[in-house]
Amino acid sequence: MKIAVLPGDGIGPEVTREAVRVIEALDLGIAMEEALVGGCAYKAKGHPLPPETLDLARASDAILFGAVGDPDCDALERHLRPEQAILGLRKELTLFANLRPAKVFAGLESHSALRPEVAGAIDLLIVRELNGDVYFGEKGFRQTANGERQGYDIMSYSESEVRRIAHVAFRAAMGRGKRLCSVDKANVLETSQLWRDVIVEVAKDYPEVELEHMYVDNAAMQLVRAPGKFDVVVTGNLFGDILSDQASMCVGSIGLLASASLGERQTAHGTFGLYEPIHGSAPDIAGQGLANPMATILSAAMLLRHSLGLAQAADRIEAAVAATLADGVLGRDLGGTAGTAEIGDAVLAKL
Ligand SMILES: NC(=O)C1=CN([C@@H]2O[C@H](COP(=O)(O)OP(=O)(O)OC[C@H]3O[C@@H](n4cnc5c(N)ncnc54)[C@H](O)[C@@H]3O)[C@@H](O)[C@H]2O)C=CC1
Ligand SMILES: CC(C)CC(=O)C(=O)O
Ligand SMILES: [Mg+2]
Repeated sequence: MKIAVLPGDGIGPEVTREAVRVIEALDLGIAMEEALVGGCAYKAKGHPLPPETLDLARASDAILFGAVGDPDCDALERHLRPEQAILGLRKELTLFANLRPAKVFAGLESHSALRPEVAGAIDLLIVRELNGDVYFGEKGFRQTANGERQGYDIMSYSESEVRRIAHVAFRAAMGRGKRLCSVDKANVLETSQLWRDVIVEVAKDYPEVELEHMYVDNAAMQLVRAPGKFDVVVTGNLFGDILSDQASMCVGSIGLLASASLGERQTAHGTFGLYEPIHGSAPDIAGQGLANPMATILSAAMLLRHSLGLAQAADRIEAAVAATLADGVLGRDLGGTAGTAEIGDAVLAKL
């Protein structure tokens, strides 16, 4: 069993280090190999996703990813920017299904941005499509007839792209509360109308799942008003990106939300995938030991469960995280004082 470890930029290496320590402590006989990705890869090798990094990812059973993004690189041409590395990995490896679970940890109800009784009910899963939408459409700058500069990004989904993510979401709903909310903007966008039509077609294969459609603006509101009403949410790349950051603050902090990005490729141990916190490289706190590593540690647990078939080890990590939080070991993002390594130490002690 082999994991490609891609720490990336900013707080990426800080949070990834703690997740690697947790995996090592479990002594599972997993080989781990590191490679450069993002801004640091651009600076060292001239490209945010060097071929050797992609080769390592392909040759591994799973990828543990930190974060990419570096303000020094924001003026580079689009294809050389650090963010292209994570977009490239998702696309090149056909990792189209992004699972972002959001659940309030016992004892953290009062740390949510919402009232404790509202937050306490949150237990939802966002299934975000990851290979299509406006992120991957034709884009560029052009001049209008009157000489103005215009930027454009084409939003589109093909029916096969919607169908495959719909099946992932319906299957996830079957394994949970059998309720699925599909989020779109079909009142305005043709891309969303097709999305909705295909979701309705796929629903026929899952008669036990209660399907609801919701416009994304309403969904953003309902996520704050009554987040406990959601079970599984399925949505496109852009809406899922935004709603999952919002969900993180309903739970308490963006430093708590993990994710798995999966495709169809099976290895000898499970489903090949990439695992990362939902947050970015947080340049505002990078290098200060302030980042909360829980999202990355929980991503490592998802990796063990989905890609390596090590469900018991995953359960151990998740229980250790829950116990650490219940003990009140909290980073600054949750109103506490614990630093990145201190949080990692506390999780190790609870394993
Ligand atoms: N998958 C990825 O690699 C992603 C990369 N990015 C990139 O990251 C860079 C920064 O983007 P932002 O919009 O600032 O989003 P961000 O998620 O990096 O940070 C947003 C805010 O949350 C805080 N934060 C994030 N993670 C935290 C953690 N683990 N513990 C405590 N506080 C945390 C940050 O300090 C900041 O105030 C950009 O270059 C962006 O493109 C953004 C999102 C995802
Ligand atoms: C940096 C972006 C490419 C992606 C993002 O914000 C995310 O996947 O959450
Ligand atoms: Mg995001």
